[in-house]
Amino acid sequence: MPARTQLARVDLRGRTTTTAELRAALPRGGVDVDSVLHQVRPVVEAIRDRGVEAANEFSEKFDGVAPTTVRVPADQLQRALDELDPAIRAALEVAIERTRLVHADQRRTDRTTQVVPGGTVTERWIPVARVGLYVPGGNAVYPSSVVMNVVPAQTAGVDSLVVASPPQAQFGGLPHPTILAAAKLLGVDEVWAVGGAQAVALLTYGGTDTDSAELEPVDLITGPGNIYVTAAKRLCRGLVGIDAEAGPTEIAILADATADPVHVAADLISQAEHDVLAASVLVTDSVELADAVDDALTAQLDVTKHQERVATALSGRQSGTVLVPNIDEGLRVVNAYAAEHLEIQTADASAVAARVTSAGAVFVGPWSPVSLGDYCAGSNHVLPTAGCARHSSGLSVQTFLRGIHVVDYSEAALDEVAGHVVTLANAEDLPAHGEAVRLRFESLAGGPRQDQR
Ligand SMILES: NC(=O)c1ccc[n+]([C@@H]2O[C@H](COP(=O)([O-])OP(=O)(O)OC[C@H]3O[C@@H](n4cnc5c(N)ncnc54)[C@H](O)[C@@H]3O)[C@@H](O)[C@H]2O)c1
Ligand SMILES: N[C@H](CO)Cc1c[nH]c[nH+]1
Ligand SMILES: [Zn+2]
Repeated sequence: MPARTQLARVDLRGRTTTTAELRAALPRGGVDVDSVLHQVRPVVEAIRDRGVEAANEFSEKFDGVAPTTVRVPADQLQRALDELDPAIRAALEVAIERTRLVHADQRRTDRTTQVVPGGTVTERWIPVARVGLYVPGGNAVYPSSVVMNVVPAQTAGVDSLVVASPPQAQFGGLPHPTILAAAKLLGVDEVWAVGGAQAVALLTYGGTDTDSAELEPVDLITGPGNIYVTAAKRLCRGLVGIDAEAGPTEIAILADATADPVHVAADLISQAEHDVLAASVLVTDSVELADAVDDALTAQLDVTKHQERVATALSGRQSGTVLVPNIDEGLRVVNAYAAEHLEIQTADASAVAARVTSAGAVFVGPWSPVSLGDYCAGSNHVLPTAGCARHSSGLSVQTFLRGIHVVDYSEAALDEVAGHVVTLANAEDLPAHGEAVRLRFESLAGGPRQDQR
């Protein structure tokens, strides 16, 4: 008889809470990125100062192997694709096709707004020139994350992209062959064998490979990763662009008595499988469901493959069950929590889902589990964690684009608004701003104008 698994409970019934109290009461806090910054800073600094030499030392230390060259040779990419299991290739092709379909619809078009006759502002969307796409490779193999990074970058029109993924000792210092095959399948020809914080730093600073080839730095780094990857992204932000922090996985499930506890437990375990720091949170107004989910967790944990990792994640302070008086209050809880993934398993799930305002992605009803979104829904699985969904979005085509305003006014259109520009410049005690406008009309008129400018 396996030991009973019981998610720690937070009982919010009969308690009124402010948003701040609510956030403090919710089970989160397993991922304290700041607490590893002191470990990651020396890694970033060493790579800034010594490039590939330092990166390979950290690969040796953390991955147990350093690659022969950081850049994976072209023939290895082709070989990995040639030798890819046909079933995996077929599944990847479906994932790629659906992800492309959804992301093609995200592409913004340039728009010109006519502000006044002769005065326009055009917003142009320009892809980032060179991007680094991180694909994790510690506890699991993530070809799906190759798809989720590469498809939006390609759809945005990014010219130069490099995938970085940890070197694997059992593959002679190359990333896992399925990662290489997925990259090749997507038409990517630059893959670096480097992982963790050292990958983020090398992408930021670039370097010279062991065969003297240049590893060009990137302008933007995206992709999920563990706490070290997330900490390195935090340290390098500014020097390079960074997507939202997509750290250790989270699932929250808002469920009522109509939910199937076996499905709820399976979904909680599915995401706990990623990392000992992963968070699995059930929010429910039904004590009976909470008890039944604990029973189902106990049974399923007994047979799940990564039992130890899952059990550690479920018993961490980041996981638990939150009891609420009703689904309205449950919505308040999940909106305050802003989970990476939020499943709605209630009666009238669509109506409840429509009231969600904060989550990386929402999965509606019993037939839309997070695992579907991880691979084949067409949605992106690189999503903000640790509450970042309150202010950030998941990876999208937009992540890889920059909007540039192009201002184009005629003489008459400038003249028409010049007085207001001068007034505002003076109000801000920045009179030279006003002068830059006034002088234009002064020289045209052959002398100072007599109006208020
Ligand atoms: N939020 C998302 O969108 C999303 C998507 C997929 C996966 N994930 C998460 O990504 C993570 C993947 O983690 P993983 O560990 O399997 O792979 P990973 O590639 O993120 O991390 C493994 C790397 O960490 C490095 N490392 C280990 N200790 C280090 C240290 N002290 N300093 C610097 N680097 C160190 C190793 O070199 C190794 O290459 C999980 O937490 C998973 O939940 C998140
Ligand atoms: N659930 C992860 C996002 O947190 C994505 C993933 C990839 N493979 C399996 N799952
Ligand atoms: Zn997953």
